[in-house]
Amino acid sequence: LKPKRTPLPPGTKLPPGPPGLPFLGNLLSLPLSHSWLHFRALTDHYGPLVRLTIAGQNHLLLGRESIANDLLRERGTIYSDRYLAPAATQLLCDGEFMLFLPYGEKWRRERRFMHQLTMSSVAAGYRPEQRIEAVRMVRDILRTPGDYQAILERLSVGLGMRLLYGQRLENGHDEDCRRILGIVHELERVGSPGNYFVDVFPWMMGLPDWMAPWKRYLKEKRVKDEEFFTGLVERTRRDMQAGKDVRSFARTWLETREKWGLSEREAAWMFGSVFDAAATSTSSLMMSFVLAMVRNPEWFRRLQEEMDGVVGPDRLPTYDDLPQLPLLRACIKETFRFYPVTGGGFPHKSTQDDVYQGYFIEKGTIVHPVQWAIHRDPELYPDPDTFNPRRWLDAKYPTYREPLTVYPNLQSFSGFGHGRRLCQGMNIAEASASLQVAYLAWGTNIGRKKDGQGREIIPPEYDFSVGFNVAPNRFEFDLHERSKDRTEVIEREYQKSLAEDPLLS
Ligand code: HEM
Repeated sequence: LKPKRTPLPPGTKLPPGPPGLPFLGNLLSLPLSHSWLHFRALTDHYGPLVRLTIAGQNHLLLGRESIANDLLRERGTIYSDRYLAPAATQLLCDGEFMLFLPYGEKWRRERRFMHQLTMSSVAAGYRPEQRIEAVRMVRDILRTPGDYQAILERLSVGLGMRLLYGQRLENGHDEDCRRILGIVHELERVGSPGNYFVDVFPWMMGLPDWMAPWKRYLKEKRVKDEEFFTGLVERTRRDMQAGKDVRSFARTWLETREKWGLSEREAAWMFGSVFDAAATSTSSLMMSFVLAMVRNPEWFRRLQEEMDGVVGPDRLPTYDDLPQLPLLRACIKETFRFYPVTGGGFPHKSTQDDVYQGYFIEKGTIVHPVQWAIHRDPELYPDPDTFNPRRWLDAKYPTYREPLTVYPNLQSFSGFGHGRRLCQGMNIAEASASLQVAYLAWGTNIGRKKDGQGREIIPPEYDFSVGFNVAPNRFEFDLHERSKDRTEVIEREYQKSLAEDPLLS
């Protein structure tokens, strides 16, 4: 427990940070949820590099994008490891969860396999699947707007099922959907700091199971999760054996497995981890988009004007329209900035002593690119607490880039992380979100609900779920069709998509 006292190299100092207690360090000052709000207050106060110690473990908060890129990207050889919190990574996932894999050979093998299926040139090939799921979303949300959370979850999970396993998801309430969402939420709960003492006091891993019921629970849960992940790959295998001609990531692996050096179990966990990473993240972004539009209705109106000018009333927007829709892309990017899905950033761990800007960063430090702070850096984002898509479209802002047929886009945006562990689903997520927002703007009116006295209900700015990937808690809003004709176009496109869906033929 005693903080290690590595002597500082000459001419260096430790990054600044709040004083801590003996042994516990800053542990007691950490909030149990939404720690990034507290972290931003610290980076505002101490500057963009803040050092914390938690029960002897060094942590470094990064509050500026350029610093996150300097360390996590430019010095990626020494800042790409992960912190192995015992409860989540070892007990619940047995060291198999891809996002938690140490920076080493196994991670490289899995990353290489995933790269051939997610790099931008290949990701563009998933548009038919993205279209099928997005048409269904807009059709369903018009019919039952009150069910918007399950519809958006089904959309994210459904796309994951399709791409990863070649399986169709019927609806957001069905068993596969609830099962993967349950796995995601439980991993979030177990992995959140403060929920398991063993994460702070790793010696507790040595306790026998009979003295530690939490160990038994986590191991049993892992066995069930693993059965689910293995069963999904098994379904793909059975479909192949039955002669179904449906592409999927799992099928690619089954057909070329000798090239990748991954065992059956490793592959099942790799797909399960990616499913987990994809299952809620895009739907979180979409829920945040709706929230941002309800709170800032003038931007939704402008977005619809842009859409109507480019697409008109007679057809749904397509991917080919996106270069002509810079405001649409700006609204998505501003939503992602304002409401980062991973507010605290996904931590990396350093594997060597380092010196940066005169500060000593000890080997084994857990480095947090705090997205909430990075996305509210006033130098890069003037007036950072205002939702303002114009910052991506007007040359007077530092984030403006030309040409507007290409920018703004989400390529390597800090919301997807940094360096060698950058999100591999970035291209897929960007394409999904763009089409989904385009369909919503084209086919629906989103606005504020009125209460019994006719007053508009404005949802709170930040009432979000707990965990490391977060989404707005359920909020009130109004969603209805833009016109009967547009709804008919959507219904027609939906029927067409059913006829074209390879999973239904
Ligand atoms: C809006 C949607 C998404 C967001 C906000 C998001 C965010 C992130 C973040 C912050 C990381 C950690 C990066 C780092 O450590 O520096 C990550 C990693 C990852 N994401 Fe995503 N993600 C999204 C969608 C997806 C999708 C759709 C997939 C799969 C198709 C995916 C697959 C992955 C994988 C495989 C990693 C692991 C990288 C590694 O540890 O090497 N993500 N994502």
